[in-house]
Formats: sequence, C-alpha cells, structure tokens
Amino acid sequence: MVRRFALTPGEPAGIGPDLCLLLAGSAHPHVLIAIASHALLSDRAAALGLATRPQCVTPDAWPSEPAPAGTLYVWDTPLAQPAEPGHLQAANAPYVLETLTRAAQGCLDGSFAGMITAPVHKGVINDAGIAFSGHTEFLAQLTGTPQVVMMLATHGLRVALVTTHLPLKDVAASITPQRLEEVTRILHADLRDKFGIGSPRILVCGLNPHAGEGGHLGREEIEIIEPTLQRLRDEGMDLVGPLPADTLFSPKNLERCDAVLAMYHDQGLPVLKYKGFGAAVNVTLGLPIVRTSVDHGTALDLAGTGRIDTGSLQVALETAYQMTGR
Ligand SMILES: NC(=O)c1ccc[n+]([C@@H]2O[C@H](COP(=O)([O-])OP(=O)(O)OC[C@H]3O[C@@H](n4cnc5c(N)ncnc54)[C@H](O)[C@@H]3O)[C@@H](O)[C@H]2O)c1
Ligand SMILES: N[C@H](C(=O)O)[C@H](O)COP(=O)(O)O
Repeated sequence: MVRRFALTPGEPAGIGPDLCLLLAGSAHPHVLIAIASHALLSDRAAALGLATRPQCVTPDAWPSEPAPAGTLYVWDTPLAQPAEPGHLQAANAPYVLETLTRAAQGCLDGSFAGMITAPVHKGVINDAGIAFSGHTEFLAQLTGTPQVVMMLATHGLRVALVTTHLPLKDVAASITPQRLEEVTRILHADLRDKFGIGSPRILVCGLNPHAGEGGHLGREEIEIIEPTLQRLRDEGMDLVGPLPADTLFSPKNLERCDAVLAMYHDQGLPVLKYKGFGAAVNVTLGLPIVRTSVDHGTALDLAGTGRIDTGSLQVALETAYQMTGR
C-alpha cells in the first residue's frame, strides 16, 4: 500500500536540499512530501544543474500517488532569508524548526506515516538563541516523550546510546539506574516490535576503561550498570555486559549480537561510522512516531557542489518504509 512520508531537508545552507533533489531524480514507491522552502529547492536545483522540479502541494489536497521521477512534492515553508550554500544564517533557524514541527505534527495526526530528516546544524540554531541539541531531543519534547533512544544502524551492526548530545563531563552523572533501565527497555521493545527480532541479544558497554577494572578505574559498572542489567535479565532479557568497550566490538563478540548499547555518543558512534559511514541510518526509538535520519551532518563544504553521496538518505528512506510496513 502506498504511504505518505514527510521529508525534511534540514539546514538550508547545507547538503540536505541537494540530497532531497538528487533522490527525487528517481521514482519512489511512496509519496514523499518535502517540507521546505520551494524557492530554496528551485534555486538549489538550478545551481546543481538538475532538471528535478519542486512542485507545491498542500495538506488540503495531498497527492495520492508517488511523484514521477524528476518531481519533488513540496509543502512550501518560507525561509526568513534566501539561503546561500555553505553560509549559515541564524535568521533561518526558526524555519528549520518549523519544518520539523510540521513533519512531526503531521505524523501525530496521521497525515504522514513517518518522517525522514536530512541534517540540521545544531550550532546555528543555538546561535539564534534557541536551545537545541538535536532532532532526537527536539522530537522527544515535541511529542511529550520523556525518554527516547538514539540508535544508528548499518549492515551488520546496530549501536544505541544511553546518553546522546551531552558534554563529556556530564556523562557519568547521567548514567543513572533509571535512565539505563528505561533506555534498555525501549531498545529491547523496539528491536522486537519495529525490527522483528523475537528475542534481542544486546551487548552493553561499560562506562570506564576496561569496564572499571573491578572498581579500580571507576565504580559505575559495579554500582549502577551490573545491578540494573541483572534486574532486567531476571525478567528474561538477553543482556551481556557490562563489557570493556575497546574489545566489545570484535567480530567474534558481534557474531551473536542484535545491538550494542553504548554509554555515550563517542563511545559507540565512531565504530558504527567507521564500519558504515554513508550507508547507515539514525533511528529515534521510543517515539510515538517513526523518525529516521542520515548518518552524516550538513557538510557545508559540499553544499551546492553535487559531489555528495546520497547513500545514507536512501537507507533512511528504506528503513522508514520497512518500519511502517510491518
Ligand atoms: N542528522 C543530523 O541532523 C546530523 C547528523 C550529524 C551531524 N549533524 C550536524 O552537522 C553539522 C556538521 O557536522 P560535522 O562537520 O561534524 O559532520 P559532517 O557529516 O557534516 O561532515 C563530516 C565530513 O563528511 C563529509 N560528508 C558528510 N556528509 C557527506 C555526504 N553525504 N557525501 C559526501 N561527504 C559527506 C563532509 O564533507 C565532511 O568532510 C554539525 O552541526 C552536526 O551537529 C547533524
Ligand atoms: N548524533 C547524530 C550523529 O552523530 O549522526 C547526529 O548528531 C544527529 O542527531 P539527531 O538525530 O538527534 O539530530
């Protein structure tokens, strides 16, 4: 059955608009509605020398069939200032958030089966005076979801995070029994319900070097991680760890593993991106809506050049189709 999805091109000075236009060069099995400035997409198509044509559509008359190759449906959302590839403008930060809000509200009210997001620039949104740490946290707040989980996945590896966009100095204090338990429950439930894994086996990283070396290099493993995992194991979850993160990612360990749970962003994501940058998807688990995204950022250096890889956005689209087709 044909479904309708929201596609947000993200930061207007970045590669998101380019990616969306390049993908619209081919036909898709579902209806994609880019929530963006029509003028931005027209200008960027011209700059890239693409024949793809943005075509305005509105919520009172959504198209029922996918766009033909070379057409990108657009729900026009005006910019504050014309965008120039590679040049961030804080004045356009509210525009970026408006596109995300339209997409998420459309998912909540049933207009969209899910949303796929191209990269935003977190720094420029903060420069505009708006506290923002990422789509993940923004969508949790917008949907009133107290705890969500960031998971990135590529061929042969899924990595979920206990903490997301936090300064490193704040990480240890954020690894509480309550957060670890909630994140593990969400990861376990969504692997089962949204990815069809009957009894997920999850490998859990320690926080400290060598998982704390028996308490000599930190006590979070003994006091927080192990007791929390044991409580959840007693309920039947297949959880292994806490394991030293430096050797957890060995091929032998990953042979029987449905997901790795890392304690913080740069403990897990460099491994995932080393394995699959450009072919990975970022999924927000625990939301009442389906949201997938790319594995890369705004690549300001490449905006408007056409020298970009659309692989991750393609994986993000396919993952959203699979998650909503179950
Ligand atoms: N999903 C998201 O919204 C998302 C994800 C990651 C980073 N970001 C944000 O993006 C901004 C820039 O981040 P960064 O510089 O750390 O990472 P980046 O991913 O933008 O760039 C890292 C390197 O990868 C290259 N690159 C990235 N995407 C590419 C593509 N599709 N094709 C070819 N080359 C590509 C860039 O040119 C650069 O050399 C930051 O504000 C960051 O927070 C957003
Ligand atoms: N942590 C993500 C990554 O490294 O790819 C990225 O910053 C995007 O996060 P959001 O989906 O929360 O914007």
